[in-house]
Amino acid sequence: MSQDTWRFNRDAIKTFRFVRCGFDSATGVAQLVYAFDQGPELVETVTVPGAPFDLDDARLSAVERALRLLHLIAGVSYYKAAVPDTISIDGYVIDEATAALLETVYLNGLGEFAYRNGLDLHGRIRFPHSGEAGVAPAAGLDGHAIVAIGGGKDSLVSIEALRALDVQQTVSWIGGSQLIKACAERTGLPTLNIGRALAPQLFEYNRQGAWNGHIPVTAVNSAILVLAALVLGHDQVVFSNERSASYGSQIEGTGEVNHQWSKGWAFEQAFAAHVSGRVAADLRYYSLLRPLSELAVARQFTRSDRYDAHFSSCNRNFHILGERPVNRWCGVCPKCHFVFLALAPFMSKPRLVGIFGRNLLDDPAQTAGYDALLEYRDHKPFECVGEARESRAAMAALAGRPEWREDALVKRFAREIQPLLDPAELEIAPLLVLDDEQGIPPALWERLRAHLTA
Ligand SMILES: CC(=O)N[C@H]1[C@@H](OP(=O)(O)OP(=O)(O)OC[C@H]2O[C@@H](n3ccc(=O)[nH]c3=O)[C@H](O)[C@@H]2O)O[C@H](CO)[C@@H](O)[C@@H]1O[C@H](C)C(=O)N[C@@H](C)C(=O)N[C@@H](CCC(=O)O)C(=O)O
Ligand SMILES: Nc1ncnc2c1ncn2[C@@H]1O[C@H](COP(=O)(O)OP(=O)(O)OP(=O)(O)O)[C@@H](O)[C@H]1O
Repeated sequence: MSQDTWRFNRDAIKTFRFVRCGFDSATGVAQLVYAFDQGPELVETVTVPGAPFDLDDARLSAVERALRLLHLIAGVSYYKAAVPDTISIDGYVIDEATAALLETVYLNGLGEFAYRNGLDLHGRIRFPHSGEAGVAPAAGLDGHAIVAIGGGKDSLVSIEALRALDVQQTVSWIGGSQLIKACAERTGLPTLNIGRALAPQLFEYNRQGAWNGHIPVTAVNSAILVLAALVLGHDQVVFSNERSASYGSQIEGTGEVNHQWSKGWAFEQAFAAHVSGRVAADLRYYSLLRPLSELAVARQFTRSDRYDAHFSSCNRNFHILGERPVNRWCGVCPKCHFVFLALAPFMSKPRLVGIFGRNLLDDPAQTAGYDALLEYRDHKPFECVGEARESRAAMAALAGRPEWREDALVKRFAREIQPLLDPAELEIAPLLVLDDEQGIPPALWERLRAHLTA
């Protein structure tokens, strides 16, 4: 069958192919090429601004290794459309450790996708491999951080912490979000906006019945920023993934499903080890907020009002296709619910209501949303929200405050839910303690700890 007559039919597809990848240092454009069976090439592009880039041999080799890693990880967007039995890599070979990393990322990163579609991907995702890759040499990188910014509170907390600690940083984001751009500009720091265009056929395949659902987008963004760091010659890629991201939703009969798996500690450890071991020995990948819970991040965010009129954690702002909310906070999604609740114990009520434009905790229409956050008659939503114990502790704190306790949802919590809970588990203070399970360079961690506890 020729490419002209090939039609997407998810059940007939046998093989997902990694066709080839390339990076043009004259234009800064990376091409990531995939295909199903003998179907048309699916070409995703990633554009690093600032070309042309003059790369010496050591950097060029490291860029090539990072490019392949990105090609392999970003393939998850297309693989998921048909989840065929066979994966093939046409243009290069990978070793067993790389295959194992990819199988972990695809299996766990597609956990929510599989659960929602009723698919079992265990034992089904196998990357072909042969030989053993050597340890990567250093690429001669300079001491400078590429810091991911997502438009929400977390990355702004990291950026301000790094500023306070005099770490040289470039605030970096992927895609065309005007909201992220406004936050990045508000930092007053150097910025880097990386272009990313998914292969257009993916949206057509979605219309034709492709499997669809969540993908581990933080893994893709991480691999993009690793490539960018090497192209620009910088030695750190910094994310802002908090401790709470490692905990998923407990689903009865299924177990744990983590929407934000690629924000979790398991991904960070595996990816960071791969980057420094197999891509460039002098490149570090870590999350600056790993020692913090969502509540600890929220408290830290309230210490400055610099971004109050600019930031938003509401994911409805970040669709590639379709509508975005008129206001930065839609007020009805799990992220709006959670962020309002997490900030409330640490921020004055007028300031918080001013940011959101309304008081979500005095709106009975949001009852079901808050019940899910509290894991009361529902599971934690598939979103980037804190653990149920954090939501309960925040709600309990508000129930003891005169300015909040008469609000409809706080009042209901105190009346109906709080009596069912162990008071010892409703303390906020233990949830604010910094954790030692993190991958921050040790010298920086010492200074960060002092900054956060000052
Ligand atoms: C903005 C958003 O939340 N999108 C999720 C939504 O997608 P939707 O169809 O409503 O809109 P688009 O984002 O425009 O996507 C269009 C189609 O393209 C597919 N796609 C997109 C990006 C990509 O890298 N690969 C893709 O294949 C997508 O599947 C659509 O078919 O629902 C989707 C299905 O559940 C989600 O996959 C979309 O999530 C985006 C990939 C996304 O960027 N989401 C982040 C805001 C997000 O969820 N971040 C997590 C981080 C955790 C993690 O790393 O997994 C978080 O905040 O919890
Ligand atoms: N478009 C993007 N480009 C680069 N990095 C991103 C992008 N979107 C999110 N990130 C990064 O991914 C990580 C997880 O995103 P997340 O949305 O949780 O963080 P945030 O936007 O900083 O804060 P919040 O949790 O309040 O939304 C953060 O490190 C964030 O900087």
